Amino acid sequence: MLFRMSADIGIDLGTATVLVFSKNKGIVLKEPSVVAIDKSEKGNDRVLKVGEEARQMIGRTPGNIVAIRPLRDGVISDYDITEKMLKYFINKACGKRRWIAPKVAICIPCEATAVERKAVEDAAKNAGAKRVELIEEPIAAAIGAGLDITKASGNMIIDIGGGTTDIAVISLGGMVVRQSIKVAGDEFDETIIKYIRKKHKVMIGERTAEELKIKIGCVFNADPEKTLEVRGRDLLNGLPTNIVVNAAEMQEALKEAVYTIAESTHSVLEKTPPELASDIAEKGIVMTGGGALLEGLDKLIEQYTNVPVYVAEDSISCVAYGTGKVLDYIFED
Ligand SMILES: Nc1ncnc2c1ncn2[C@@H]1O[C@H](COP(=O)(O)OP(=O)(O)OP(=O)(O)O)[C@@H](O)[C@H]1O
Repeated sequence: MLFRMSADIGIDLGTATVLVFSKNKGIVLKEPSVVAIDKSEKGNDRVLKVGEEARQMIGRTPGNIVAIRPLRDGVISDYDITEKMLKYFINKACGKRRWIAPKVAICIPCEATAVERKAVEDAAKNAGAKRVELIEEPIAAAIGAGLDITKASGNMIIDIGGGTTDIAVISLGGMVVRQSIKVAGDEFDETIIKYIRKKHKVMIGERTAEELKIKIGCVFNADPEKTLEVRGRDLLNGLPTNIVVNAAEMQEALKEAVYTIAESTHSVLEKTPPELASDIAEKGIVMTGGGALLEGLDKLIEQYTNVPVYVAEDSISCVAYGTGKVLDYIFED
């Protein structure tokens, strides 16, 4: 007897990370959204590495090789490379079951345009998906965080990824108020680079900025005793140099970006109908995504909005879990 194994998968196609959820197995893949391309043959770009191995190459490639992040601000910026990356991840996630074309549920930012949605759908189909369904990130994040969004009751989600922060109030399975802003993890890294260049006259790379953010980044009551030594290029003499950066400097560097998120949250709350706002005041706001792990961000938003804020468990994986949880529902034949 031949058993037809389900090959349905949910994909969190993120600016920073791609996660794949496979039915019955859970999360089977989690890799950076990076592709290394060999450009030595004109008109015939060759994919060298995808995911973690490609990420290791960022800022370290010779002239003919480029490490590309094909998504920017939560949407596709390089269509061909995104398609190749998706094909690689789908094959890797489906493994030996690859002979069955998978049905794929894939996430998009809540304010993605029709063109941006179509690009994601086409890329997934060309990468080998039999059917593609798009799910808005805040909905998937809320489901993945374990919120019951089916009832007539307000739930508020702030999903802070690499490229976008999606803020939404959800009730009866739909978004009542929403806002997507292009201020998230990548922007935090860029502001850290700018701050270090101005304050220390040292140029640091993207990966070093991310390391500072993750290890000592703090945006509320930062401890100046918490420090990290990093390496960069001295802008005055052009030579490599080491500098010691403290958490209070991180708070200063990140101030503007995090206040933009707090302000947007405030404005979504202002637009929320009073009954739902009162549910949210009682239940609190839930933060998901990798950016939600920035130390003190929950406290800062709590102080700004006067509503309790909680960081979801395994916040980076919430969108992928949510996508996985709705697979049965959206692909019911
Ligand atoms: N402990 C941490 N503290 C602060 N930031 C973190 C931490 N861990 C991860 N991040 C940041 O989270 C971001 C990635 O989050 P996530 O994987 O949720 O984004 P994404 O889904 O790829 O992006 P998007 O949803 O915008 O397309 C990166 O900017 C990363 O630096």
